[in-house]
Amino acid sequence: MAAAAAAEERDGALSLAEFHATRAGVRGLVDSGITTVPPLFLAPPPGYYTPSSTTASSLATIPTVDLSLPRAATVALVRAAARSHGFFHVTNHGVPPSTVSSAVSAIHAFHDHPSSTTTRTACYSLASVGGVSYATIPIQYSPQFPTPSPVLPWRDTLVVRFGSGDAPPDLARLPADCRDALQEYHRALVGIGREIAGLLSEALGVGEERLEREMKVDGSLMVCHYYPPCPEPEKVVGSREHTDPSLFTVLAQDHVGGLQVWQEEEDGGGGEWVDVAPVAGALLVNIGDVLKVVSNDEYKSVEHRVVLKSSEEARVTIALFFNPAKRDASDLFGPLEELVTTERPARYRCFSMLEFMRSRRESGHGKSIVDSFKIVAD
Ligand SMILES: O=C(O)CCC(=O)C(=O)O
Ligand SMILES: [Fe+2]
Repeated sequence: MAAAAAAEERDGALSLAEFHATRAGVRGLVDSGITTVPPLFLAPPPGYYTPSSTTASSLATIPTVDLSLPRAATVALVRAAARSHGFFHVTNHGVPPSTVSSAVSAIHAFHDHPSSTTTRTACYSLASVGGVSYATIPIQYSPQFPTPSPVLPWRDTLVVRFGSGDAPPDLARLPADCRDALQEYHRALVGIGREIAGLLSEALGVGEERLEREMKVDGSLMVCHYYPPCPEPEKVVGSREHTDPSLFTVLAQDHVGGLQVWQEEEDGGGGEWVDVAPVAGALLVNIGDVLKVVSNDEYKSVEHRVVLKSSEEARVTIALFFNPAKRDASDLFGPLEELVTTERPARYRCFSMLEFMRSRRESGHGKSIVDSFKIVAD
């Protein structure tokens, strides 16, 4: 009887294939007037995968780095923030506020204007075509969770690969309404990314150019997330808990909030999810797994996730991932030799980006996999 009821419920529910076939994303579901969350999006109760509920009890104290300070002061702030929190806000970064707000507004408009529905449906594709994909990307779990739940995040994502070096961007597939604003934003962010890479390098004590020389820092992967308003926000996942695989990531966000970071207790005995409050005009930088390794654990790559905060307002964020451009099998990365001493031996073995991304895919794109490259026990 119970099995029959379960089967009936399953048949009545939207399957993943049916959901993708609508080509309308989560925004389309919301437009269809749903008042409850479909099973594909239902997160298990707190404690099933993670030790904590979606509601954070406190606000994270994210350090701020003011780029208009004298260089030595900025470097000191970057060093302290990258070591203690792995996240920092950057202010006085020189990117015009209108460049950031136009890009964020373009993503809002792409989803919110009734007239954009046809464009979104036409773009909908999990696979990248001409450097662009747009879809609700299923959550990738590791094989150790045989019945992953939820299957889908409450989120529609536009991914743009801008091309790097001499490869010209092929952006014909980019929605026309977003094209100029996103290109302009990307141009500005590549500049600020170069500056941040220099600061992070200098803050390791290896000179401003070292990271660039070692790996060529590339900021061509842009990921624009749209988190629609949700009728039952506490039941869904915006972005599952993860660390970024990048060297570092620069995030622009609107005022809604929903990003949380995992803050470990001082004694290492546990931790809690804490909210990251958006700071108007600031860009948020976080260290990724590759830089954690290259820094020989001087810098932290911190776990973060997104919860839904509103049943009224949609949230938009734009993440630009800065990665090593050197991605051949023969390009190996490990702790920089200047950071390896007798007192502080290399904590990781070397690996190529291909090997790193393969491990990450196999482990389900979530938790940091850098431990599998570790050669020194904590
Ligand atoms: O949307 C956000 O606030 C964070 C997104 C994120 O963590 C990511 O894309 O890696
Ligand atoms: Fe992230």
